[in-house]
Amino acid sequence: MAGPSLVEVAAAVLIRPDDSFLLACRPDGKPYAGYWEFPGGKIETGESPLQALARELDEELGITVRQATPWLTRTFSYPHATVRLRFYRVTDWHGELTPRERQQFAWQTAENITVSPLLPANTPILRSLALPSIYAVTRTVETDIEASLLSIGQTLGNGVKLLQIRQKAMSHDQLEHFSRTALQLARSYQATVLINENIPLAQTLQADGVHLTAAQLRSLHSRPAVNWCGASCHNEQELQRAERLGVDFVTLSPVQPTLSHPGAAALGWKEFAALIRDYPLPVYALGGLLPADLETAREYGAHGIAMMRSI
Ligand SMILES: Nc1nc2c([nH]c(=O)n2[C@@H]2O[C@H](COP(=O)(O)OP(=O)(O)OP(=O)(O)O)[C@@H](O)[C@H]2O)c(=O)[nH]1
Repeated sequence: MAGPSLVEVAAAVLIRPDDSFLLACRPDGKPYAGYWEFPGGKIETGESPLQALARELDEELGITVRQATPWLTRTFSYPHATVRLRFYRVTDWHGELTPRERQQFAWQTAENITVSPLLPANTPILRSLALPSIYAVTRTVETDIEASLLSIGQTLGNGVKLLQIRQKAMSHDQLEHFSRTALQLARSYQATVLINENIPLAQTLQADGVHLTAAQLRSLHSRPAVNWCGASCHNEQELQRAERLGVDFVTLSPVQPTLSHPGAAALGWKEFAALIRDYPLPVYALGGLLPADLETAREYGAHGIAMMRSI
């Protein structure tokens, strides 16, 4: 991909504790003036992406970065150039935001973007920002429907907003009944529900989406027609397939040794980070993790963590 005309860019998603993030309007005199973007700019020769990010945030907004973690890398071709945007989540900074280039800025939420137009490369980025930090996955071996629903209710009650129904041991009828009830429950918490593997069931029940298995990544030729589509990945090849299929996010596992997949070799955090270094989609780290591992996962480039135990 890297060619002579590739422009390397570092961009900051400044995030406040309520999950709102900052967009800035490109000032007059720049290409695409008047378009809204994440603060940032071109990486200069000899700079690391993080150094460029710190310099741009100082130059554009007068702030000093205190905490930034790598997030997504998106390559996009404009008529004038191809840009590779390295996005960072910036969650702590020092100083008052000051529009040093006299640019306008606005705090926005993924559910309600009120400014326009946005730079064309950024549309999928905003969709990714709507994904929560924790992805709960139901326990696969559980066949006791009441016990499973109770556990889902607790998980939703604890604030989890993204749930995958993954019940491998249920019969078709049991799974349909279970999924229908779990969906109703999730609706009352405004949570998003994806059904593992079973695309027709997800469509029949009007679930929010489907979570594809690694085997489906090999066999499917097009993205299922659902609102949200996740996929399970374990290596570089599967990550590439998921990207080509156009899914919205992936899980990458197992990061740590896990009881649910006892034979599988764990990736460890370094390998996890290396696999997703230039990846354009949000990645949930999965395998032997607890909510307390979220910060670590983010330092290694994860969007969030996925968990198969109750939360
Ligand atoms: N900062 C930033 N740039 C983006 C975003 N999305 C996106 O496509 N870009 C593109 O990435 C490139 C960044 O260049 P820039 O013009 O902001 O860089 P800069 O601040 O170093 O500007 P300068 O070289 O004109 O002084 C532009 O082609 C811009 O269109 C985004 O969200 N933030």
